[in-house]
Amino acid sequence: MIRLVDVRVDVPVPAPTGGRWTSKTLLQDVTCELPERRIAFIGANGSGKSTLLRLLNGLMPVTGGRVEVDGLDPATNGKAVRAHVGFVFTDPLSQLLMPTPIEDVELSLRRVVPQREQRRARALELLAERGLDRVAEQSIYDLSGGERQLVALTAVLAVNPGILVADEPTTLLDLGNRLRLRALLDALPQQVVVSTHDLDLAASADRVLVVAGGRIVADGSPQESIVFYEASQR
Ligand SMILES: Nc1ncnc2c1ncn2[C@@H]1O[C@H](COP(=O)(O)OP(=O)(O)OP(=O)(O)O)[C@@H](O)[C@H]1O
Repeated sequence: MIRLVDVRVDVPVPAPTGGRWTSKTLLQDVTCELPERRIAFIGANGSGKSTLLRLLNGLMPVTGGRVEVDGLDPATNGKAVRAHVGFVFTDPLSQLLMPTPIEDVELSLRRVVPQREQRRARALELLAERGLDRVAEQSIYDLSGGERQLVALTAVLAVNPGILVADEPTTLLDLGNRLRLRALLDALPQQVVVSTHDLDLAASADRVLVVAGGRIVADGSPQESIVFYEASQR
């Protein structure tokens, strides 16, 4: 289970007057236990959603409080946490390291499929499951944003992580792919945590938390939290 206890995150930023550094609080008083299978964080731009997700695989250290992910502490056991938590970034280019989709999925599979030809066949199979086999050997840079987002997701899911964390996974997707992604996430056996501006995606979660100004300001069923969030934005 994911557990956050009294989490605070401060980062150093240049002082507005210049010369000295000061600190900016990105998250504060964040306490929650997340046993549900489908969790969504929603909130305005800059509210702290991505920062919160980045805590879950140790990409963002806490300044105060504690994070626990299925019994692992990202602060002291970052490597094990990153092996357990598959993380999909908002910008797929920040995580697609190889020139083509097939090579990227193969890279991801290196840990679990040692034999090269089997790895290539498995990578192609996984891409085909997402309708991406026709672009498997195309340059990553010649893919559409949505195709890249799906390739990144395929590479992360290839190793069957214990938890999937996805930061705005539908931003670049068209309606058809958004619907397919929702169905895909829904069918996954593992826990899925997303941050999203896509309220339809949030509505399909078991629990939705609203983030504002670095705090959790609402936490409940999708309907309750979305109504709260919409009212707060008027
Ligand atoms: N390393 C950092 N140094 C300084 N400020 C940061 C850093 N990381 C994030 N921030 C700031 O923290 C705030 C929260 O950022 P975060 O990316 O978590 O927001 P978000 O809710 O995911 O926003 P969006 O919906 O726009 O993606 C923003 O004001 C951002 O500029």
